[in-house]
Parts: sequence; structure tokens; C-alpha cells
Amino acid sequence: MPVDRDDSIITPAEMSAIDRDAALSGIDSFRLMTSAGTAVSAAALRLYPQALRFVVLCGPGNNGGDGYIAAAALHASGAQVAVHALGDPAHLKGDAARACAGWGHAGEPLAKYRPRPGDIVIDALFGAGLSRAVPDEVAAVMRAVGSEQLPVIAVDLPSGVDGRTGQVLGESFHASHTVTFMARKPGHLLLPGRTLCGSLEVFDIGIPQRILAAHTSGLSENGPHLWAGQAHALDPSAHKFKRGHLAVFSGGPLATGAARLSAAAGLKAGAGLVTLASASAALDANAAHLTAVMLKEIGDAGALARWLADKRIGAFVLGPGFGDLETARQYALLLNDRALVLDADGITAFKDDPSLLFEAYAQGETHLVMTPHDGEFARLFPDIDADPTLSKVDRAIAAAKRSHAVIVYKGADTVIASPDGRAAINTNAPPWLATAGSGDTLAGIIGAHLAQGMPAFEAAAAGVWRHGRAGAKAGEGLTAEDLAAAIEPLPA
Ligand SMILES: NC(=O)C1=CN([C@@H]2O[C@H](COP(=O)(O)OP(=O)(O)OC[C@H]3O[C@@H](n4cnc5c(N)ncnc54)[C@H](O)[C@@H]3O)[C@@H](O)[C@H]2O)[C@@H](O)CC1
Ligand SMILES: [K+]
Repeated sequence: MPVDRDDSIITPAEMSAIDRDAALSGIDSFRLMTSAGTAVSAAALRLYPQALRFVVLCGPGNNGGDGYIAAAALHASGAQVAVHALGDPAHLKGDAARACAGWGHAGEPLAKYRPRPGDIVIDALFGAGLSRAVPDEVAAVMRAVGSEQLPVIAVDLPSGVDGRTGQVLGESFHASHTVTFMARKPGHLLLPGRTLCGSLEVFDIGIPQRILAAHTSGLSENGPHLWAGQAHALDPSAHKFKRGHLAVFSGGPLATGAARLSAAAGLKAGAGLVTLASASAALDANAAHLTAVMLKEIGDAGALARWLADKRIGAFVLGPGFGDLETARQYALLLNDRALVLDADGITAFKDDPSLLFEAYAQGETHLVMTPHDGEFARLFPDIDADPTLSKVDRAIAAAKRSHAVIVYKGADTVIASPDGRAAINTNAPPWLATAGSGDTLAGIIGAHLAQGMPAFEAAAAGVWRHGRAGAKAGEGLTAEDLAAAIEPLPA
């Protein structure tokens, strides 16, 4: 599935296929390397005009080749340049060997580099080809550069960061700026990679869009391009029933707040009507706090089954503060032909038999959204969670496929994945969004979208994005109540 180029994310494996196709279509790969290295030198001169010396650390592959091009361009601009190479440059091959020959000066071995104040380090050791933990020699240089607090410009990726997963293989540079080529890779957006990149620049080295599009999967950064076509569903001028009726299940008398946060967020996010479904013991506590949100007594599965005759209730949220796992299980199974956001205790309720839930929601269009954080994810998908080869994106997609649900795998780098293989990485969440009740608010927003008839993947992705925006707007020190109040209209 091609996605909009500016939002698309390309894995290192897809990038290699793109390189191969570019070469097959007659594009000169050395010209691509020249563009890449020249872009790095331009970034270095732009960002650090005061540099006393640019120190280019060159690795054994094409990332190193980019480094030699950058070194030559910096030298040609009159800057002072030193090159330190990992391994013997005589062993370089292809374009990297040609780039090294073009630099033309004798380089020093990497181990001989002694960082000094005024140095700007250009990290061209490893990029997309990193396949194992960096050697000790490299780790030692990373530590030395870090302890001198020298600025690092990373070529493609900070060496040590796995472009597919964002994980660190052994040790990595912490760059102040990263220049990557054509498109971002998952490692630029997933944590900890995102933090280690510093500011990120995507430079177009001239690979045609048609070649990129042919290898782009359904992975992109979360943003309005994913759901803009669905925003009309949230038309505030529509009749309240047309704007969707959302139902949220309350917890017991001492745990009603979470569901009320979901309900309030659902209303603010655009549901026309929101009803809190509460057992009799919690009715008084809820009634004392509700105004715009309606209240309905639902005490057991029989009462819920009768209520479900009302087909105008477009979506349900089950789990926030719910507590009673056995009842949660019964309710989730009863709701299996309705749109449902299953969160918190609703997810934990199926830890002993996840397949019961997955089979119940296997029919028809995807209509279940689950919003696990790490611990809840591991409870429902222990084997996927335990596989160290998978990235967070891979995990979310595998879980979505197995469960027939859209998975919102929460965290500072929330991943939203669909059973059809589409996925998005969210990047707009401020750190202070991790506060009590934040997840309840998110469930309510997604529930509102489902109630309006948005498809599950779009509803979830838009919900995560609006939640992040609300967090940014409410600002540091926010409470979950502030968060709901800060939800903005969905951009068309
Ligand atoms: N894709 C493209 O079209 C372009 C790619 N370019 C550059 O090419 C890079 C990818 O080049 P390569 O595929 O050669 O990969 P790299 O240059 O990232 O590294 C590959 C080399 O490192 C070795 N290696 C991997 N992990 C190691 C470890 N832990 N310890 C020691 N050695 C290790 C490999 O055996 C191989 O020799 C990109 O990151 C980018 O910088 C640019 O030249 C622009 C064009
Ligand atoms: K690098």
C-alpha cells in the first residue's frame, strides 16, 4: 500500500530493495552516494560554522563511503578535516572505495582518534548495514566523544542504532543531528532511536518516487493523512444520534473515575451522546458527578444483552477501572458484533485464554480496538512479546493479525497496527502525557470515533494523534481532566 511520501517510513530491507531497483533502472549509485555525502557536509557547515575541525569517522561499508564524500566536500570548502577509519580502507569495495580514493588523503585508524574541544564529529561508521553489536573499539570512541560532549552529526543513523527496530546494538552515538536519505526508517521514530538521532533531516538524493512507491509498505508516521477522509463523520452540526452514541462501562463504587474520564473524553471528542453503564452499587457515585453524560443501570450480562437491542449505541468502551475480570470477560464476549475499545482490565480479563477473545471478534470488518501498554501486551501476547528479533512495529502487527483487532501498543512511541498489515508510529505525545487517567481519556476518544462509524484503524490512529495534541495543548503538569478539556476538533 503506497503511502504519502512525506509520511511514509521505509525499513532498511525495503531501502536495499529500492537501491537495487534504482541501480537496475540505470541510476548511477555513486551519484546517489555523492548526493548523500554532500548533504551531510552541507548540514555540518550550516549547523556548525564555528567548528574548529570536522572529524569524519568512516566505517567499512557505504555509510563510510558517504563519510569520505562529506570529508572531501568539507575540505573543498576550506574547513579543517580529519578522517579516522574503522578497518583498513584498502578493503573498501565499490562506491565506498571510489569515495575513499576521491578523498585522497591518508586517514588515521579509528582507535587513534582523541576527541578535543571544538571538534564536530561526523559519524559515518554504520548505517543501514549494522548487523550486530558495535565492536569494542567503536564503543570506546563513542564513550570518549560522549564524555567530551562533542556534537555528533550522524550519517543516515547514529551508529549503533538498528534502523529497523530503534534498539541499540551494544552502544551508540547520541547525535545532535541526523541526515537520512529519501525517507525515515523505523529506527528514527521508535525509541530509543528517536532520542538518539537528535534533530532529523530527510534529504532527497534523487531516487525517483516511482521506485520508492513500489517498495513502500503500509507503515507511516501517524498523522491526518491517515484519516483525513473520515473527519466528516465528526460533523458537529449533525443530529446527536447521527454523531454517534458511545457507551462506557463503569467500575465499582470505589473505582468510577476512570470510566467517567473516558466518557467525558468521548463527549468532547465528538460523540453525540455518551452513556455510562454502571452496576447499581456505583450508580450514586456516578450520578453525583455526571451532567452531560447519561447514566444507565447495567448490573449483569442479562441486563447488557437486553440493552444491546438498542442498535443506536454505536460503540462501547470496556476496561478503564472496571475491576471485575469475570464480568469484563462476559461483557466483551456479548459485545462481539459491536464496535468495542478494550482497555486496561478488559484486556487483562483475557490473560488466561486470549484466543477466546480473538475468536469472538474474528468475523466481519475489524471492529475491536485494544489499547495495551507493555504489561498488558505481554499478558495477551506473551510469545510475541518475548521475541527479541521483533521491533515494536512488528509486534503490534503480529498481535493485530492474531487478534483480528486494531492494536494500539502504547508508550512514548505508540504504534497503531491493523490486521491488514497497516501500521503507524505516533510521534506527537509530550512526555507529560504519561499521567494517571491518560489512557482512559485515549480509550474515550477512540470510542467516540468508532461511535461515529469511523473504521477501526483510522479511529484508533486519529484517537492517538488527538490525544497527543491535547497533551501538548494542556501543557506540562496536566491532569487527565485538563486533557479531555484540551481535545481539539479533528482536522478535516
Ligand atoms: N541506499 C542507498 O541508495 C544509499 C545508501 N547510502 C549509504 O549506505 C549505507 C548502507 O551501506 P551498507 O549496506 O554498506 O551498510 P553500512 O555501511 O551501514 O555497514 C555495512 C558494513 O559494516 C559491517 N558491519 C555491520 N555491523 C557491524 C558490526 N557490528 N561490527 C563490525 N562491522 C559491522 C558489515 O559487514 C559491512 O561491511 C546507508 O546507511 C547510507 O549511509 C548512501 O551512499 C546513499 C545511497
Ligand atoms: K552512521
